[in-house]
Amino acid sequence: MAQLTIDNVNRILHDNNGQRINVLEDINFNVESGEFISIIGPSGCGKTTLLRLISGLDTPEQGQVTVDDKLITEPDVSRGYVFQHGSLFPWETIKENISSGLKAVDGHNYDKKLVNQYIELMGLKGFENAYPHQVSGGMAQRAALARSIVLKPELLLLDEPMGALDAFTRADVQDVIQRVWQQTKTTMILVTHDIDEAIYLGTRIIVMTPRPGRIKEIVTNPLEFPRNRTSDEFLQFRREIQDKLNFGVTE
Ligand SMILES: Nc1ncnc2c1ncn2[C@@H]1O[C@H](COP(=O)(O)OP(=O)(O)OP(=O)(O)O)[C@@H](O)[C@H]1O
Repeated sequence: MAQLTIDNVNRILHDNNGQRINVLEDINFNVESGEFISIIGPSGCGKTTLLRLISGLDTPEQGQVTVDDKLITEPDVSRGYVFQHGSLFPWETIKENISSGLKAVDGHNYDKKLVNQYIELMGLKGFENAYPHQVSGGMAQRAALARSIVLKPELLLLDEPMGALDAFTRADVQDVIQRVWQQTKTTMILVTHDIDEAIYLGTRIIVMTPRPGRIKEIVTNPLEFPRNRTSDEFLQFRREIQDKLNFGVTE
């Protein structure tokens, strides 16, 4: 992928009473190949809707979403999607889950070496034959990530994949995602509520505001890799992002 372009996008939905909701208004940004974009904003500001538009699961009323000038109209294997609850198939083992997409695309001659490579990289060795209910939440999310990444997507969309994890497991999965991003150079877009997570992973951070869902600001992350969550620079940048989100300010 050379460039993803979100051009003047508006998305209107209706609530149960038929009231119109401007879920997204005037959304404009570009993503270059190899970037890691974090999208952060309060609940209901349209983050998931935006990710769905980029994946092709949804289409905007106005504006367009393109990859290398090609209009996105439906989901495509070149754009992976990892959900908050990884949605592994409960009836398949971890290895079968990771292989499932590859098998669907390449049949029985799928790249088994690649699957083993990711089992190793994701720290799932020894758990290949376990079923999702037999592994921890963090392992299940690492498996869900592996299932998407073995398909070598050009763009990986991460919809709060660490949202349901405890703080320790969350930090562990963040490190795994960062490692995979650095090794594969896959472009990634992460939706999160967690300011530290957005900063730890993102090369740019899109700050959104709700009702209507708009981009308030796109901030380039000044922190070098490897990043230290407790460094003065990190904490200072976090304060900057918190201010943009009016975090801690009650209306
Ligand atoms: N299918 C739908 N029909 C009607 N309204 C919807 C639909 N999907 C989302 N919405 C509304 O659109 C708004 C944005 O939803 P969205 O899930 O994109 O926000 P979000 O920022 O991802 O929220 P959260 O952080 O809580 O997951 C919300 O007000 C939601 O109620």
